[in-house]
Amino acid sequence: MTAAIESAAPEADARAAAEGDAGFVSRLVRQPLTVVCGVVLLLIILAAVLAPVLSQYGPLEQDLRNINAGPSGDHLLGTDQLGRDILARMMYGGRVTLLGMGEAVIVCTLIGVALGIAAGTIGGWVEVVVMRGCDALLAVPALVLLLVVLGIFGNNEAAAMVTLGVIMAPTLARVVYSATIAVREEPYVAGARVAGLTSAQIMRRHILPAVTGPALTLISIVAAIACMAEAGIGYLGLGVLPPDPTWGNMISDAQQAMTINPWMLVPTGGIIVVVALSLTLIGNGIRDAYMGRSSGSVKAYSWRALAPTVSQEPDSRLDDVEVRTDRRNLVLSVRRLTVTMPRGTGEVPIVDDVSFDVHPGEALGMVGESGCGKSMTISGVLRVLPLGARVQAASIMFKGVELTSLSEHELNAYRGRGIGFISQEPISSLNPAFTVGHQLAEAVRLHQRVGKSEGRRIAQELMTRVRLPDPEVVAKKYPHELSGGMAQRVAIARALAGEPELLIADEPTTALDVSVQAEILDLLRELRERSGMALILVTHDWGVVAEACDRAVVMYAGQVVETADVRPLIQSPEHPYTRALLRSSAVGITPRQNLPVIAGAVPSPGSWPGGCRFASRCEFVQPACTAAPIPMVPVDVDASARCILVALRDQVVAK
Ligand SMILES: Nc1ncnc2c1ncn2[C@@H]1O[C@H](COP(=O)(O)OP(=O)(O)OP(=O)(O)O)[C@@H](O)[C@H]1O
Repeated sequence: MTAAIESAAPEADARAAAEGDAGFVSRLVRQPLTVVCGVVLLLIILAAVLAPVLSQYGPLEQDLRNINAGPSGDHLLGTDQLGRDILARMMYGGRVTLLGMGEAVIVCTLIGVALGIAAGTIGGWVEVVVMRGCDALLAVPALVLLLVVLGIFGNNEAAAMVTLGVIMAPTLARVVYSATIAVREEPYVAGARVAGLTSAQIMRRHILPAVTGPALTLISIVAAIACMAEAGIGYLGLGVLPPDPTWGNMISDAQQAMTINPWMLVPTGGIIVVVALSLTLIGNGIRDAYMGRSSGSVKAYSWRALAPTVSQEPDSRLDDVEVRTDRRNLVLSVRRLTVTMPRGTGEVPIVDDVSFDVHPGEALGMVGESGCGKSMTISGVLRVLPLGARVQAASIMFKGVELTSLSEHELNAYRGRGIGFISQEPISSLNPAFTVGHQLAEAVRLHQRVGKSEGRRIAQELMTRVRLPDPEVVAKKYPHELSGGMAQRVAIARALAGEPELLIADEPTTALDVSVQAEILDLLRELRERSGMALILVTHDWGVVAEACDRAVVMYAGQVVETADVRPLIQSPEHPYTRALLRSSAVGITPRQNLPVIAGAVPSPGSWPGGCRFASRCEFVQPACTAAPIPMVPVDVDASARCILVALRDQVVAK
């Protein structure tokens, strides 16, 4: 079994790794600045390596008729005070400087990567010893150590650059260590372990790819520092001694001749600036490519465009019914909310023209299959979307305040304080580095502007309110020490810290077992009854809707397809999707009864059909269903459905 998994996994992983590498390299080469810097650097390295072949003059060769001369046809970059060709000396001198850089980079990479990965993967005492050792080495003054080494080894440049590599290694080790621990706890790494992959395979396929980007970025910066350090050593008259050239001792020569031949400083100083700058920009390019950005990609987003943006629809007039409804008395009123995400050269809508209301004290269920856009609707309201997302709405009104017209900073005053949020994975929303008590007290102090001891007292009160046993003991625990149910109670307590008037819970019970689910729903009901707060419950579970909600909004393929009070909705659903969804749920079935599934799948964003989006899965589909978009049709006061059958039936009844 393990063998089968192993033999299948390498193929898939190799393909993924190859695709990942191809993506990284193609993103890198699509950055014009990085490419230019790479080419410049390559030309400089080639010129240095091929100096004996390419250079017209030797590094020590003198032209005594041309002393301190400027650039000319014979000497492209002029000559120095002894009539030596500056270009030739730079080419030969580059060999020393670039070799020194190479030595420092190789030593730094070998030590830094090995230590970082060892500390990150082995853990335990190895982690402690390595990281404390790195801290100690970082405290050593690098320049003093270099001078000591040069003194001991008699101006041995190689020894100095190897020492520099050792001095820089702890910084790289820290970066590699951080990247390693970030992936070692990822579920896919645990999954690979369970699938029987060896530590070496996990290292090669999962750890190294995660570490490569950050490590390469830092290595290019180490190379830039090494270049400047080598030049500094040469400038101080240490390392390789004149008359042999290095870029550093050439700057020293240029400085001495500055009053007679100021030009000399330009090429000698310039080459170090060019190399150091190129390496730094290449480092930036590697970082961007690693993070999935490429300035030359089909669509380049500016930082401004990458942040979620919100705007009111150009035509934000509300229809008559909406104008007549006094929306300012509602807790939340959303009209024509659309959320788009960038894809390729354009954008795809993932939430489309969604409208709903939440009345004071009401519990609204938002229900639908996975991928229907429930979470994105909530994220659009709260404006906490992935980079590049765009939100457009006629109106998002919270207690009479138009949220679409608020800046990001102004909206922050409502996040947490007016509107609380709890997620499906409470543990991931808690910081693993701080105790539960600390995080709760921090939320209380942030939202209620109280002092430290008052914050701690209110935090204890909140823990009691959410029925956490032994609040004082729980307060001292770290998130990973909590069970799923306890973590969800802590997340609820934290959401209550801002005394919200609306609590949004995104699948709060999905990850919990049935008995804990019931306890959490019971807790939410009690909290709501006590404080009068409204609740939006995002779920795919009709049992949760039936038990905890007053009204429900059914979503399908980014749209609201039906909305009504829960009781009539469950007893006599109007939309065929609601009916099918209810039939496929466990609500009201008898034991051993088979649950019918809805054939087909939810169409994904970008491939929504023009007419009814449920048509391909609907047992009542008619030609008219696919002809044009279907509007929401009122079914009753406060109930409507997006189905042509409802409209047709109403017409028949009217006749
Ligand atoms: N970061 C993202 N970039 C692009 N598309 C996304 C992103 N996140 C979600 N989507 C897409 O948006 C659509 C709606 O996702 P959403 O998470 O809102 O669905 P959902 O109804 O909440 O489902 P679930 O219950 O599984 O969370 C899905 O098709 C999903 O693939």
